Amino acid sequence: MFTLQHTEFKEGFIEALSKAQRTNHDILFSKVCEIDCIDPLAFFGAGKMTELGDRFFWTGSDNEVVIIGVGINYLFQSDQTTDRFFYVQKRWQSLLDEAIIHNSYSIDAIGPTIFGGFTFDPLKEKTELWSQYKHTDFHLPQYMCTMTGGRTFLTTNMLVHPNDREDRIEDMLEERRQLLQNAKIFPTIKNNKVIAQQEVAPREWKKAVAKVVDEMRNDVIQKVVLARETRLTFANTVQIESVLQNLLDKQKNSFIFAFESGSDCFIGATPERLVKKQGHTLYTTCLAGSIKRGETKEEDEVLGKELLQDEKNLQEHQYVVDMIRQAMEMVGTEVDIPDGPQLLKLRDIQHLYTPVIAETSKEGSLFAIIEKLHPTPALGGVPTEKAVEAIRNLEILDRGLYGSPIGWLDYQGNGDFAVALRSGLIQDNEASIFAGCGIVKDSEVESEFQETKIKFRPMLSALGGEIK
Ligand SMILES: C=C(O[C@H]1C=CC=C(C(=O)O)[C@@H]1O)C(=O)O
Ligand SMILES: [Mg+2]
Repeated sequence: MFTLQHTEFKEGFIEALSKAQRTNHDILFSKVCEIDCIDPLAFFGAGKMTELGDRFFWTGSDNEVVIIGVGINYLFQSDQTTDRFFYVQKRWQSLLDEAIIHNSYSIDAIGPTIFGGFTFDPLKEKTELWSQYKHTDFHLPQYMCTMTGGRTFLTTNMLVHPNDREDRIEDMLEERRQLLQNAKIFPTIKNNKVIAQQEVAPREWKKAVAKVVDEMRNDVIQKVVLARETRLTFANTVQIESVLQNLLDKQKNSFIFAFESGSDCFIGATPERLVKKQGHTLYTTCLAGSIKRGETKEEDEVLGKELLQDEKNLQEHQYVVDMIRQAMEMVGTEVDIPDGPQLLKLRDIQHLYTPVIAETSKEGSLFAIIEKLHPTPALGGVPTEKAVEAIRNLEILDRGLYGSPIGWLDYQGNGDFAVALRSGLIQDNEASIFAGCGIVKDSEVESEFQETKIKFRPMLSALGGEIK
């Protein structure tokens, strides 16, 4: 088996090498193999042990697919502020146009797949906090493990240069063997110890909320989502595997992601899908309107019912439904939206939730759809541009990738993007975590403030912070 695979790898590499020499530019060679089942965290840990560089981790909200990428084969990065969705789509497509792909399975999220995101607002001045990430930041990994439908696949990507030596493939095969060997070892999980925790500028945030509510009387802006930050310091470098393990254990119904860039890691467990494309079908969700979980089953049900009938929360939610309907009608047909929201119950909070399904032409790129959807009023506001401008001017926080589209796109055009909420940026022995909430004309400052406190909880508990 190994020898046969060896021969197949060599043949593919030689094919790519001669194409690279003929065309005089780099050619992507990608090969998919089905492998024995591996623990996702063990594969993630093996990426570090094998010293391959930046990693990413992704699980869909119902665990339908787990993807872990290690090492970088190709970067799609840019700080340009316009046309960023088109920019990455164009560069990705031109790499794929000439790629040599050996994949005998017709399954999503295997073969060449990029992972990454777009910052929330490229016009917001970038601070030191997000210096490791670009406004457009996507990685094509060297090795990618995909767990789907009870099967496990390993995609190996190699960018072949015209002047590569023929024996380069031997080095890669040895590295790949080492990686799979290391993936048999489950990482030793250590608890991260918090030594300081501080909310950043809470009073200023409250003032901004009051200001926005006041301005809403003029009826120019109907909704603005305002977010804030809590900063944590740890006794040691934060162990990412430990944070992921906690999120996987505790945050069900969530997309769990980690996206490393140099020494930093953006990580979270978000309940909100921005858009998934599978063949011709698009799936998106409207998620806005929140209430805490009850202490008992009875109290929880009462709170849920209260949320389903609360005018202010229903309004907050409806803005999202209206905007998503409009965006989906532009890119799709047969847009299916239920009449009213249902409840989505998470460990720490419950939300109003409306799932949306639509059909689209296979050719429509996922990035073009993301461009239409981002930011939805679940993170931006209504009207979009005015709300984003208000956020840019009023928020002290540099959102970076918080609230932004994060996810993956495979070479067949299928992909899944979440809205990066309930998230944090880990930087060695420090972390920033983020939470915001939708401000509408009936918002009360103190209760919105309490809502952000609840929204900090998933990351606080995953990091070992104090829940206040
Ligand atoms: C902005 C956040 O949540 C959004 C998503 C769901 C409910 C929300 C709300 O009720 O305000 C927010 O729009 C956050 O978690 O940081
Ligand atoms: Mg809210």
